[in-house]
Amino acid sequence: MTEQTFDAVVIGAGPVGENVADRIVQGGFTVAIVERELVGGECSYWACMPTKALLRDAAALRAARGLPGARAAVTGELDTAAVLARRDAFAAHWHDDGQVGWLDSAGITLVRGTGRLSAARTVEVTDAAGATTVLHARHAVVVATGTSARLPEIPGLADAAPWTSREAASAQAVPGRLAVIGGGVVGTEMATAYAALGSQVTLIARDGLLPAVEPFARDHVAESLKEHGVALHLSVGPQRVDRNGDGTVRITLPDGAVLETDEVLVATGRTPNTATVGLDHVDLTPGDWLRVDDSLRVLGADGEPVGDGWLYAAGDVNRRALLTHQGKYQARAVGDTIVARAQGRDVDLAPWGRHAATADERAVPQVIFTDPEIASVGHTAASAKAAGLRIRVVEYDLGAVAGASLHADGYTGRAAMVVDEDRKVVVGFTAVGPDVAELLHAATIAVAGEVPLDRLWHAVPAYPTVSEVWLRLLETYGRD
Ligand SMILES: Cc1cc2nc3c(=O)[nH]c(=O)nc-3n(C[C@H](O)[C@H](O)[C@H](O)COP(=O)(O)OP(=O)(O)OC[C@H]3O[C@@H](n4cnc5c(N)ncnc54)[C@H](O)[C@@H]3O)c2cc1C
Ligand SMILES: NC(=O)c1ccc[n+]([C@@H]2O[C@H](COP(=O)([O-])OP(=O)(O)OC[C@H]3O[C@@H](n4cnc5c(N)ncnc54)[C@H](O)[C@@H]3O)[C@@H](O)[C@H]2O)c1
Repeated sequence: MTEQTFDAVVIGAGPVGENVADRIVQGGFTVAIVERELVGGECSYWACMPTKALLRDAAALRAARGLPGARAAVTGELDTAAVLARRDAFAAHWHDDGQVGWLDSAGITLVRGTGRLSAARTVEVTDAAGATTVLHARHAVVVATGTSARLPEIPGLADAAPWTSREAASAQAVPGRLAVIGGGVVGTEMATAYAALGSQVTLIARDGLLPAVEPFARDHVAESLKEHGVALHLSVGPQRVDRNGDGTVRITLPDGAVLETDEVLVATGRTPNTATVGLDHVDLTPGDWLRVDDSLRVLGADGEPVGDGWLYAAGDVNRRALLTHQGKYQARAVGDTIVARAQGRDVDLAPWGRHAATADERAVPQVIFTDPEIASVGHTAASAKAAGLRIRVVEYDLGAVAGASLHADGYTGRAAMVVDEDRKVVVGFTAVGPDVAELLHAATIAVAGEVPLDRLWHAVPAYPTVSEVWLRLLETYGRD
């Protein structure tokens, strides 16, 4: 057993842990980061990057087919092998040398193995050979261990060798038939990807498609999935799942109907990676999500920071927003907070303050890379009402915007802006349509900046771009 002391110890070298460590080193302190699998985490190898690589070629093909001249030049079908090979490259062939090189260059010490809290400010790391290293932290320990796919308790499912998002992201062959259980972000994106790659896809969504997005956006995606040949079973959940001796999978629905498929992907949400992280040492329950205060310190059962506030949690594991960019935003806040506290400086936790992760509550952007894409930030109409805001929602047909009709023939889409009527600022924006992803950051700036509507009239969208929808939304809202 070896023992080492650092200013801070980070458990989990996903995108969030890496960024926490970087901020602390940038602040002049030493950090050890502990990783049990690949440096770079879920996002790099089994989530964001490989799944977007799986979707990208089909999106480019769709874009070409939306224009008559380009369509004439596209004579073949998708080259599946080339798509999978490009995806492999984006997953760095599941090797983390590049990311390890970055840790080295950033001055962060990597300790490979599984990290577990073993006492206050102490992390015990056990490597693959069973050797242990004890890491002491002078100031803080940060849990950034992320999440894993959650398997629902459907009889037979666990024994049917289901795919999770990991297998969907890293598959080396496209199944002839794929059933997807779950109509959330993973379910709809992977149904889109595999339908485009040639699978016959069935999607079973007990709670409907994308329940958290604006209904008009969800309807566009549902229509498009159907047009791409995806069979939708909405408002039903599987009763049981069995894999036969010949390898095929049988999914029994509540009405007794049986679906036969080659693979079944379970995309029913995430579970926090906290089962073996030593939460019992801080009187918390292993396997639970970590509740945090405004400075992302882990809260005990009594609602107070654990110990004297040495334990932090950032990224997926605190459940604030399960998105890479949002976790990295938290990482910057928490890294700077740890540095400020270690230097005896005040932390600024006022809304939008230097050390606050205010955007987690008010301005979370997300792109769902279905065909068409959904881009959203801040509130939907429903979430704004649930938050007690007095709102007015204006919508506009994206296809009627000059830039959109130029972008592709037959462009269809829609956008909505949610206005807080008491403050006259935009608190939410959603767009659905081909290539709307790149529209999103303007909306994020408007929402995070709380730009008054009066001033937004002076933010003139260039002609002829799809962004002109902003002007149309303002005109639809009206001006005194
Ligand atoms: C299919 C899919 C697609 C997605 N696409 C997007 C997208 O397009 N855009 C987006 O913003 N988000 C996307 N997400 C979400 C994104 O992947 C997560 O929000 C992000 O990975 C969270 O980062 P993290 O660092 O908190 O956790 P992770 O990336 O999960 O990293 C945690 C790390 O901690 C390690 N670890 C866990 N426990 C221990 C331990 N005890 N000791 C040592 N190491 C440990 C793990 O091995 C892992 O490397 C997607 C998710 C999925 C499932
Ligand atoms: N483009 C992106 O930003 C992106 C892409 C993929 C994933 N992610 C993130 O990853 C996280 C996980 O995604 P996800 O799709 O796994 O979770 P999710 O929470 O988005 O969706 C899970 C879905 O499964 C359904 N479900 C739950 N239990 C079920 C059951 N027993 N039977 C049938 N359906 C059931 C739920 O109703 C829900 O619609 C999300 O928070 C998302 O933000 C982001």
